[in-house]
Amino acid sequence: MTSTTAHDAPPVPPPPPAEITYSGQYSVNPLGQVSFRALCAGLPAVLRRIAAMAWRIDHRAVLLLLACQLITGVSAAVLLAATARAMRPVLGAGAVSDRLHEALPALIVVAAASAVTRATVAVAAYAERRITPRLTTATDSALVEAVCRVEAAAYAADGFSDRQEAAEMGVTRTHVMVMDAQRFMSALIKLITAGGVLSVLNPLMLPLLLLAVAPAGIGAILTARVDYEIHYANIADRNVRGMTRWWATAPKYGDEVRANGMTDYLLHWYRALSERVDQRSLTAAPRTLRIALLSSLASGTFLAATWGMLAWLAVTGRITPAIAATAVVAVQTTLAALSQVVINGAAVFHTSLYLSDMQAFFDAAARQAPKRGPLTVGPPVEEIRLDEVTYRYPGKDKPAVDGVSLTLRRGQILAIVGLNGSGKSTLTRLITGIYLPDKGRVTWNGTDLAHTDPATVWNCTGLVPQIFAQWPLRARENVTLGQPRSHDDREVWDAVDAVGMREAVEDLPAGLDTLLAREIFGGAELSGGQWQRLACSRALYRRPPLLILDEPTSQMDPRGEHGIFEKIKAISADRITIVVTHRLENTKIADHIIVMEQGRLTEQGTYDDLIHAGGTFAGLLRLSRDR
Ligand SMILES: Nc1ncnc2c1ncn2[C@@H]1O[C@H](COP(=O)(O)OP(=O)(O)OP(=O)(O)O)[C@@H](O)[C@H]1O
Repeated sequence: MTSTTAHDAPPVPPPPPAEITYSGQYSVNPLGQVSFRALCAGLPAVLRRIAAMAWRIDHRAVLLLLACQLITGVSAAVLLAATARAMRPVLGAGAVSDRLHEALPALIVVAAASAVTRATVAVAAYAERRITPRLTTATDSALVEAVCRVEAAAYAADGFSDRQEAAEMGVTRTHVMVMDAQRFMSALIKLITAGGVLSVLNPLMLPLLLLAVAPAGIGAILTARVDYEIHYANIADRNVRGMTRWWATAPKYGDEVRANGMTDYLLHWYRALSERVDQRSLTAAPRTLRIALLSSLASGTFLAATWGMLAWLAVTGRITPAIAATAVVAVQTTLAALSQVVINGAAVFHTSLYLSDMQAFFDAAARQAPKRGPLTVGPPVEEIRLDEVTYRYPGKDKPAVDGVSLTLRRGQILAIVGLNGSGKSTLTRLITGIYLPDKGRVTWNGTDLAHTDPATVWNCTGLVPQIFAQWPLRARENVTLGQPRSHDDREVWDAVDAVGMREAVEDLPAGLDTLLAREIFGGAELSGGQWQRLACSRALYRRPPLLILDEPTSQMDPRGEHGIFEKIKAISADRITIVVTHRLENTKIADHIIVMEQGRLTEQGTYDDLIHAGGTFAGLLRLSRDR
């Protein structure tokens, strides 16, 4: 056999990934409009916010941290005062033993103050460790909850997942936030005490020292600004890269990726996105180098002036050698404290940028949380009515559902049919109150869903969506998730039997206890149709007053499909049932069929009515038989 020339041709290189920018109303970098002074002035507010967050987690640990700050300040002052007292005899005249004897009490105080400082640092670290893990967990859980609780319509809004990605960075910063804030505060207190002592020794010294450290502070904050700018520009690419990584590596999509030759393309895309992210960081490197060099130059110049002045004061006899020696210690202490203030102040500032994104996301999520009103609905659901219901997705020109009116009664089976994109799934989301209509109203037993607590609505629904989740849980939880009822497995087996899965579940290594996640050690995997049966059993197990099945049998063998529809019919008397399907033969079980076209309800009636009406339904049925 000879190979064809097509196989010898060099492979076509994959196209470059699309340039995606963080867009929409949130595309404005919040730093763009804020002045440097305003940013520094915002530091106390950030510290207050961090303190308030920590306070909610652990009062005692926060009080302990505050006590440590206070002790740090006092011991720094005591240390310097005792050093000054010890220097006088040490550097004075007389016998060495006499001088040492005279200096001893002050030296003991110096040693004690140093020991207290060390112990305080250890205790402060302990207090910080009591707060940080719980603070991170609390913030992380709050973020997950905020995303879970928003109105489903918010997901379709511009930039939602990008803003979520930005907020994740705020959660990540909570790992270091308390430590940075605590170090900043204790350095500040040390600075004030050491600076105070230095000013007493010579009033000119402190301003000079401040000038020596200020450029480093400005440099650190400018660098943090550049870092944030790069982070901001990279948000969308990082988001897409994360998704690409998941799609490329998830075993579930492995067959599709391999057999369709997607591996090279996905790897190329992943690498290209990473390189784009790196490129942005690289272009910032010269800017950060310039900032670092200029700030070091300025700092060095002022520092040289400080030491020069100290030497001049000592040499010209304007200060005694003892004072000069104390001044050296004070300068060193002040300098170290100032550097810490600058480094940790910049870190707190840096954190504040990400915290603002996180807070903005929380605020937006709170605004988008359901506030529908106090009304409730409950079983039995006798009637669901839709009056001129219209819904348009954000950013779309045309409504997905357009002026639909419909009445459903208990005991009825409704089938919804129509071409792809005609609005069938959107209609089911409106009926279940997942979305609220832009116009018109949906009522359950006469109660408008726009004013009803959605949890009470969803207690009455069971939904098998077109794309259902394959939960990496045990078989039992895959049936009972959302409705833990009893510890008795009888009802679970009833639901499993209803979809013809008993044999398959019994064949699993641990029956209902089998973990259905191939990726996890000890897990088993089901076939596509078996997963779909399990999704149906999950909805049936809920015994819901409203049962919605969106293409419930698309992956099932004919026996499975037949069994499910028999079951749906057998249990229909007690509930309202809605079936969305493209297999028109299946609509025979329905009492009423509606046909959707471009969001509108264009035909309705029984199966017999519609096949004789000569409309869209009859046309589609003819096509499905014409093979
Ligand atoms: N989350 C969404 N965000 C934006 N537009 C959406 C969203 N979901 C659906 N749409 C749009 O709404 C229209 C109706 O979609 P819908 O999923 O309701 O159709 P369908 O009749 O269920 O289609 P299919 O038969 O393919 O399942 C389509 O134009 C689709 O592009």
